[in-house]
Amino acid sequence: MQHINHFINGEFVSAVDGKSFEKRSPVDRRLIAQVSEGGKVDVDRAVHAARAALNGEWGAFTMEQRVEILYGVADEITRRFDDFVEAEMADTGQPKSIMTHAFIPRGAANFKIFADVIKNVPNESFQTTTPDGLGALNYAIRVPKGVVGVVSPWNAPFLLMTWKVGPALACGNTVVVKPSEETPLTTTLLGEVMNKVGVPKGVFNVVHGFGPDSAGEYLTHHPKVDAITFTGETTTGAAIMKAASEGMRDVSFELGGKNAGIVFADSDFDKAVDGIYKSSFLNSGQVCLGTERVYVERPIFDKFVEALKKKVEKVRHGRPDDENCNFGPMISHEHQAKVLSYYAKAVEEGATVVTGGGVPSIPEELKEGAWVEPTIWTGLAEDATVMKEEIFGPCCHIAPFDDEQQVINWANDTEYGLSTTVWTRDLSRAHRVAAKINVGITWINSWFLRDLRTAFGGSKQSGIGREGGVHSLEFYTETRNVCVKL
Ligand SMILES: NC(=O)c1ccc[n+]([C@@H]2O[C@H](COP(=O)([O-])OP(=O)(O)OC[C@H]3O[C@@H](n4cnc5c(N)ncnc54)[C@H](O)[C@@H]3O)[C@@H](O)[C@H]2O)c1
Ligand SMILES: O=C/C=C/C=C(\O)C(=O)O
Repeated sequence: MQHINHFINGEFVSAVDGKSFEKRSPVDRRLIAQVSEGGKVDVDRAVHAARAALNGEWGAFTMEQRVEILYGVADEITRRFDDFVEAEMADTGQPKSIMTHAFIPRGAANFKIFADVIKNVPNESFQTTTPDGLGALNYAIRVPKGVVGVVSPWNAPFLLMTWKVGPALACGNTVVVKPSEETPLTTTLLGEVMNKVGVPKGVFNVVHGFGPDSAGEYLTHHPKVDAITFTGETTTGAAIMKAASEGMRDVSFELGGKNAGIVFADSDFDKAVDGIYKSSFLNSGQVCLGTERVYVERPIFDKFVEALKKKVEKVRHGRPDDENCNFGPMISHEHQAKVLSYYAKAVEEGATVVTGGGVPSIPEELKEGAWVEPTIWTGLAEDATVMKEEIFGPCCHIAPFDDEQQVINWANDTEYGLSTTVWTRDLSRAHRVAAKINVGITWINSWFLRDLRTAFGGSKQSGIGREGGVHSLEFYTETRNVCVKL
């Protein structure tokens, strides 16, 4: 069992009042770590360290120096790849292959890409005519926002935290991160990386704890935090937005989703089945971009349901480092209970359970884990609770459709607007449908294929703002215009 401390001003420190909480494995409930719990004083210390770093050595760094050191961070993450993989597996219990293929390499890439972006993106300038004919030159300079509060979730903890920390540091800010209480390990490990490569103390700080009445609330209410970037549930976003209104701090929010997958009869059938399988069940369905509502054109509906069922019934629950297993647990027992309550609700509302619907049979040594069965339903009405609310579990409902406009209306009939996948070989239709769906990201014949230069974010209640490429610079810098009369 390890002790996980805050990382403040370049040092690993316990909470000033000595408080801590338990981090238990979602796989078997084993105690993994005793984690320091941040109070007001810890958050205040971290924010002050971040402020001092801005006014100190880090603030004096040139852009080239920042770029170089962020490349160093990425390289050191890669050098310690196995440690990050182990830590993230311990935190989430998800299979090793997701860590090695996606989540940890993305963490390193999140530092490299924004080092490249800051180096290569020009600032705007305008030549302005004036009555005297001599004109004026307007040009923009970008300055860091200041101290950025980063509040991150548990589902892809390292990827989602670095997705914010990378651009924030590239732009010259300093950060205080409050990782999810469920996943404290990789964010803490990043502190070691920062020290190893010589990131000045106070640039990257971590305070552990919970949301309300804890480190999350204290950080987001702290008057010396200049901007807040948050990924998590929409309801939490609303609470943080209220906090940010004190002192008019800027926010960037990546929130929940209730994403549709649309499969046309002319799609490449096997690729569509495989794509929907991944988008609904990867990471045990705990992906904000995942698909919980699948619509399949009627001529291939029965065949599709059968093929997806067959695939889902092959999953093997087990430990993340067991090569014979490919399916992890829910992050916590609390989340397991939430997902199972939706499983019950679906039946209550008249769903046909195609497969799953409960807790899998599991070896004795894993009995204490937060396991649920991957589940497919059919037969629900569009207004059923399970069709409206984000479940964030390994489940999807499949409905047949007959008409393009009908399926677009269904896909859009949600308060969320994060992502969609469309499966078809008809290019005109693909573009037409993509333009009509109110989401931040539509994938055609793919899912979760990410180019980090593109705009990323949600419409409606799935988010505020866009991050990625130049869009991240918009949030993590303040643009100042200088007008020079010639
Ligand atoms: N749009 C995206 O890019 C994206 C990506 C990943 C996850 N998500 C969403 O995240 C959710 C799952 O993550 P989660 O359960 O960790 O979300 P969550 O909102 O419960 O928690 C996220 C973080 O906020 C903190 N927090 C909670 N209440 C707070 C408060 N009042 N003030 C300050 N901080 C507070 C938590 O401690 C945690 O660090 C899902 O809804 C999912 O869709 C969205
Ligand atoms: O679970 C959500 C995953 C979100 C992914 C990203 O934010 C990303 O790829 O940048």
